[in-house]
Amino acid sequence: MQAIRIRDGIYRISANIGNKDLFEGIWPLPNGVSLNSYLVKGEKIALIDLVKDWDDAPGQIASQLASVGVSFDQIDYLIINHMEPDHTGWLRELREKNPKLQILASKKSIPLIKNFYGIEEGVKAVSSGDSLDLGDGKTLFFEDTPNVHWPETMVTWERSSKVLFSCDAFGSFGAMGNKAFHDELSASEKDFFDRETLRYYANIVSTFSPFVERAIKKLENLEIDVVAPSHGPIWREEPEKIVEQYAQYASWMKGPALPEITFVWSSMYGNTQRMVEPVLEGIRSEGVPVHVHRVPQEHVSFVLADAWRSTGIVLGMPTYEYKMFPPMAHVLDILDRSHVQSRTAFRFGSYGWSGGAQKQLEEFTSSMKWNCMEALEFAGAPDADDLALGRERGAELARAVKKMCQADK
Ligand SMILES: Cc1cc2nc3c(=O)[nH]c(=O)nc-3n(C[C@H](O)[C@H](O)[C@H](O)COP(=O)(O)O)c2cc1C
Repeated sequence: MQAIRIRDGIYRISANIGNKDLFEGIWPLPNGVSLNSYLVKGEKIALIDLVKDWDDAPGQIASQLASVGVSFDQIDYLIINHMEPDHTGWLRELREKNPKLQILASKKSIPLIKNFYGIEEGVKAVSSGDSLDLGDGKTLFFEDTPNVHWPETMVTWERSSKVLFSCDAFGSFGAMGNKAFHDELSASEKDFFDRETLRYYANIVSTFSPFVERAIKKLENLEIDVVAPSHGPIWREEPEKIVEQYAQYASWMKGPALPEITFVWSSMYGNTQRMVEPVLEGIRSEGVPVHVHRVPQEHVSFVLADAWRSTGIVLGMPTYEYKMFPPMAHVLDILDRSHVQSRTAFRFGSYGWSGGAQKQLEEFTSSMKWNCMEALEFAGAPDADDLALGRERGAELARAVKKMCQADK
């Protein structure tokens, strides 16, 4: 693959990563992911963000650098926007190939560079407002954007081209293949990246939503013609779209989100399962879109993405060893860690003799500030009255969700 020109002297250098590994060791990548680095050529040469040794990413970027006549030992500066190893894992090897390489990173990155890679020499801390003149009209400016996604995160902006190198902010899952720009994607590819951008946000960034809002506020002072993130498409037409999209995602942390419901359920022997259809019927009778996931058959990554966008949550869960059924407990733990707050929720589920899931669930839902309807629990199999009540509760939840979203307009 060739380096792709963004503006004169500015290129995307990107590695396509396949689908066999989990991102951060947790999140599935059914359609891969891209690791985007950027080359800025003035009289001096800067590389912004690196890769780790993953699916031959170093080889992929070496050949793209070669396509614009640059080898690793010709790079003067490496700008590290973010220390996470997907962007820095190959740092020691790059330094060995290019001992004179100067590394620029935020102040908080400096101890991390030492701790992760044992590198102390040739490292310079930069902070908001600092700049680096590369000559030939190219100047890089740095802006700290703490906690988007780690505390040391910053973004880099090139003044002449107004390109923002935003690292994890405004990124997406999904490998880009030979394409670089959002405006090059077909309608179906745009839909796909819409979904993958939300899943990436929910899985990776959601916990830090208040910091995303702060960073977006800070970036209002910059003129931005192109948003160039470290994963996924580059936005050169209507770059404000992806910023608005991220602002909307961040606003969903405390709800209400969209007038939709995420319905997640689990069952060992089919008793809880018998309540799934009636509750779904009730929801659908009110015309509210519903995203259904059965766990552990489906990965929590997809549940979290849908829960992030949904104002309503349904939990179908039996009692297991006096507590919540473990696959559902895992879902709730992930929703809690990601701060999926202030949702309107309804739980149903079966128990054998004493129950216990509900008590434990209430500890979660109160810490997550969820507004919960009365739970529908039944011993063993649900009877006809239970099933009718389930349908009613589904419709009631759907009405509550519509009302909340209406009130929020
Ligand atoms: C390993 C195991 C542990 C269970 N622990 C409890 C329990 O602590 N309290 C309870 O009331 N029922 C308990 N049950 C009974 C289930 O909650 C009950 O069978 C229920 O109907 C299962 O729902 P399901 O068919 O949707 O899986 C347990 C069942 C199993 C298999």
